[in-house]
Amino acid sequence: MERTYIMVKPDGVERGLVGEIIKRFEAKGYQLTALELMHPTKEHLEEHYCDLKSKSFFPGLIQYMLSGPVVGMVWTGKEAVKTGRKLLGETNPLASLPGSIRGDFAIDVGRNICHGSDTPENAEKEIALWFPRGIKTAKRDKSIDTLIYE
Ligand SMILES: Nc1ncnc2c1ncn2[C@@H]1O[C@H](COP(=O)(O)OP(=O)(O)OP(=O)(O)O)[C@@H](O)[C@H]1O
Repeated sequence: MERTYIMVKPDGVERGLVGEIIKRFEAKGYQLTALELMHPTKEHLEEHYCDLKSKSFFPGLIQYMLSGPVVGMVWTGKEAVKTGRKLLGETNPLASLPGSIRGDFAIDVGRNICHGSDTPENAEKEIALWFPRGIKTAKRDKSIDTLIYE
């Protein structure tokens, strides 16, 4: 099954939206595979956002991401990457439809409360970056899968 890396950014954590974001992924049917409250370093964030190094907003992005703890999560399920981004909404919250997380809870692109991997390949890279010790896959009751998947 596909995995995606979803992160609640410092504004989302500070605003008490962690539970709301978890609730939406759980209600959709995705499985929570890892979760941790973290205080990433500047270097770690620069690695996560290395593709954006040349952007004018990069220093501000790093500063914002350093302003408080983040909650990193791995969610697993069919098309978790693409559908995860739909649950989050557009990068610019004002372009996000109500019903999406950013559409319901955010306004500015620089305070968009959450991150989601954009491809399955990048998801695996991000999971390795944020959970470098790996993820324990405990045995779980699979019977619920028959209620979510055909
Ligand atoms: N024009 C901008 N001004 C300020 N911050 C921006 C701007 N564009 C993007 N960002 C910030 O950089 C993050 C990464 O931008 P990117 O273009 O990779 O979008 P994304 O993949 O939708 O976002 P994310 O990786 O956070 O899920 C955005 O989520 C946002 O916080």
